[in-house]
Amino acid sequence: MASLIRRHLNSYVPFIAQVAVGRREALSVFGNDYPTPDGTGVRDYIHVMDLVEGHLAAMQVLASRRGVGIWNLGTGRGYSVLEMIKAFEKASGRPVPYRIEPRREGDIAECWADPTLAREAFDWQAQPRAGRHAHRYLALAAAESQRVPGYLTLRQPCGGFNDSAKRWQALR
Ligand SMILES: O=c1ccn([C@@H]2O[C@H](COP(=O)(O)OP(=O)(O)O[C@H]3O[C@H](CO)[C@H](O)[C@H](O)[C@H]3O)[C@@H](O)[C@H]2O)c(=O)[nH]1
Repeated sequence: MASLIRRHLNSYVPFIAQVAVGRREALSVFGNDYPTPDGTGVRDYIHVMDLVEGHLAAMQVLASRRGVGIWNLGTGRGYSVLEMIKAFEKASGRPVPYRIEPRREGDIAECWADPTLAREAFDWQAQPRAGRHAHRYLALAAAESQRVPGYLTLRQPCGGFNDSAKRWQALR
């Protein structure tokens, strides 16, 4: 039986979106003294839809092969924390407040995935686009901000990206 075991890496992007739409007051940036271009940590931020497509491509290939393998689903390009924050500021047209805080224990300066094996095995490739993350996650955070705990306040069902983006614009 083909099985896929996944371990996800970072989870910071939704927090940036939540600050950008006003659901959280400010971001904490853990360290600005790393040996990176702007001093903040660099990570490989893959778009969720690229990740979905990567999983589907992997499952199709794994269905007809035996053995075990490890493949990185990443873009192969790192963005710094400040680059991601700037992408969200550009997408939202508003400042995203942040506080520089001490380094988080255990964090490394930079890491990104080498997706070469996945490209070869599954004929799959992700696109490194900070702006694409920003628009998509802003829309999701905006839709979320229309909820109150346990009660969905939307008068109509959530639609696609354009719908959410319009609702978010209306909230501003
Ligand atoms: O509030 C935050 C959260 C994160 N970051 C920074 O944002 C980047 C991404 O942080 P994530 O926690 O989203 O991702 P990491 O890749 O650093 O860490 C993840 O992968 C690690 C192993 O690679 C561990 O599993 C860890 O628990 C998991 O969160 C890092 O530079 C981190 O310092 C901040 O500045 N502020």
